[in-house]
Amino acid sequence: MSSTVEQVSSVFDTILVLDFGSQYSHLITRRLREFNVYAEMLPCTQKIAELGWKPAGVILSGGPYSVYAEDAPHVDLDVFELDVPILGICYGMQELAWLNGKQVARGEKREYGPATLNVEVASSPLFKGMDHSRVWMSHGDKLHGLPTGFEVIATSDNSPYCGVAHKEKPIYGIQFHPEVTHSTQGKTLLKNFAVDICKANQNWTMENFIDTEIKRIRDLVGPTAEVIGAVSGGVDSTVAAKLMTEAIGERFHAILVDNGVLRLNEAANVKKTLGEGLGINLTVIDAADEFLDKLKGVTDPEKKRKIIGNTFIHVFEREAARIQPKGGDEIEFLLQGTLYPDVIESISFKGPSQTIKTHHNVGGLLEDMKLKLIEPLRELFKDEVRHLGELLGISHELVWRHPFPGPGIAIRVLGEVTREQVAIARKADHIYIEEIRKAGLYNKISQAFACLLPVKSVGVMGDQRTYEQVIALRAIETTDFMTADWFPFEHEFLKKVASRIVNEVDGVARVTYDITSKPPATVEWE
Ligand SMILES: Nc1ncnc2c1ncn2[C@@H]1O[C@H](COP(=O)(O)OP(=O)(O)OP(=O)(O)O)[C@@H](O)[C@H]1O
Ligand SMILES: O=c1[nH]c(=O)c2[nH+]cn([C@@H]3O[C@H](COP(=O)(O)O)[C@@H](O)[C@H]3O)c2[nH]1
Ligand SMILES: NC(=O)CC[C@H](N)C(=O)O
Ligand SMILES: [Mg+2]
Repeated sequence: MSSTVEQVSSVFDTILVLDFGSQYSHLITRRLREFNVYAEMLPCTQKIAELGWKPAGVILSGGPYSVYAEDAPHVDLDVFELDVPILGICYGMQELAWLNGKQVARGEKREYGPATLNVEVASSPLFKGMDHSRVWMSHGDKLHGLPTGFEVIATSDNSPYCGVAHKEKPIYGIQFHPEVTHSTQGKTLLKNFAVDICKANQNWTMENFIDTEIKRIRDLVGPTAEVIGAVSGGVDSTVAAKLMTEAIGERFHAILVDNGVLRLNEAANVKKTLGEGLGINLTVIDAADEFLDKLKGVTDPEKKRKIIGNTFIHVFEREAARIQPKGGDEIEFLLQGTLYPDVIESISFKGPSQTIKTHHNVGGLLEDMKLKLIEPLRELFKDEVRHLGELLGISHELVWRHPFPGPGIAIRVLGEVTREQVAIARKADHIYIEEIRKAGLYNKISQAFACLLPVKSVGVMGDQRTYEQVIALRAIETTDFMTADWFPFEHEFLKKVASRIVNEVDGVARVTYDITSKPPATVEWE
């Protein structure tokens, strides 16, 4: 990104969270943003000299390592030269202790679960408004003495150094995890740190974000350049496209690729809501034949994903080239709807996790196209994106849509993807979602869809033997799609959906409901 363009972290007071790999690290960032203080998470290995902005305060997260181990990660010591308040949480506090006297070792017993916090120094600004609250512990190591220059400000039954503070500087350490909701006053503590101690402004609101982001996009793109973007009609790409349209109007070209495996009437609906309703300059490309031809005879899930991903790229590049000469100026930028959780995943210092399935959609465009990337949602969590969408005038219904994968119905038709099979799956899915909406359940479910299985089963309809396929219904509840549980429908509801599908969809003789959680299953069947 061009150095003349201000980053979000230079516009909003920012708390820097240095991640030592705790499963809770991203929650610290979330909690701070909940009371409107902007926070960003970076790996604990971040060099402070390369930061490019000055944080209002720094939080050192928890982590699975032991500070005394040979290969344990350590913070860049320049963090102490920033001269801003520092809070160490669990591993983060052990790190502060390690750097100030090395009094950290394995405890006699591990402490996992609730404990009672005894505030020993009630005047400490870290504990303002807090008393003997319940806190959440998750550690095996502990401090065996006071770090040099520190004093005890809180204890718990098992941790005589449950809270410590530097005697002169605003440097604090706590053994428990304030970021998890099990710590009843954890949010108060984080607020005390960020707002009172770091003096961070509570101005992180989506209203303010819109203004700064529109300005940032205009600075980045300049007065004449054109931008293209792949837009699916899903939440993220729609919100990103609307923001681009607010910033540069017709110079943003949205492209929806009808890959032949979209939901019933989807391309027409998106054209209407985004093009006519939201004023987004949208072109719908009908590439159904191209996609379905390439999918002929293919049954392997990963092959399907790769074919669809590559075809997306082809179609998209062709369209970009077609749009290009029109305005005179060359297309310089590509919009992507990357969200903060994707960024967090890619910066994790723990390295990439194993690929369970390929989720790339049109991400592979970049290198060949020589386009510069614009990612206006890069700093946002999904709920922030939804809030932003509503402020931008996108309907509640669209903003709360269930996610829909780029490879679409092709990964919900198990086995070979043909026009006929897609039509069956699509129709069954439409009935299912319609009934979910009628029952007022749509917003209680995180994602629901129908899958068409490549097995036939015997049935009887109107005294006739039938021998047709099976539809599997899936509905899940989740907060982050990393883990999920199946939704407990009333039996009457399932009965109604099953009956409608078998009666109204030719080719289906039986309906089942998928009662597998993730893990061990995944959300999609392929
Ligand atoms: N049919 C399509 N036409 C154009 N672009 C698409 C299409 N399907 C997916 N994409 C691109 O792939 C990206 C990732 O898809 P993804 O499903 O993760 O996000 P989304 O569709 O914007 O939102 P949601 O998570 O609500 O479905 C989209 O943001 C969009 O850029
Ligand atoms: O844009 C996408 N392109 C993909 O290739 C893809 N595969 C799965 N998903 C969605 O990701 C979430 C988790 O799905 P899984 O448990 O099946 O991996 C669920 O929300 C899935 O719908 C995809 N989204
Ligand atoms: N949650 C943590 O940060 C744990 C820190 C360290 N690994 C311990 O066991 O004490
Ligand atoms: Mg989508």
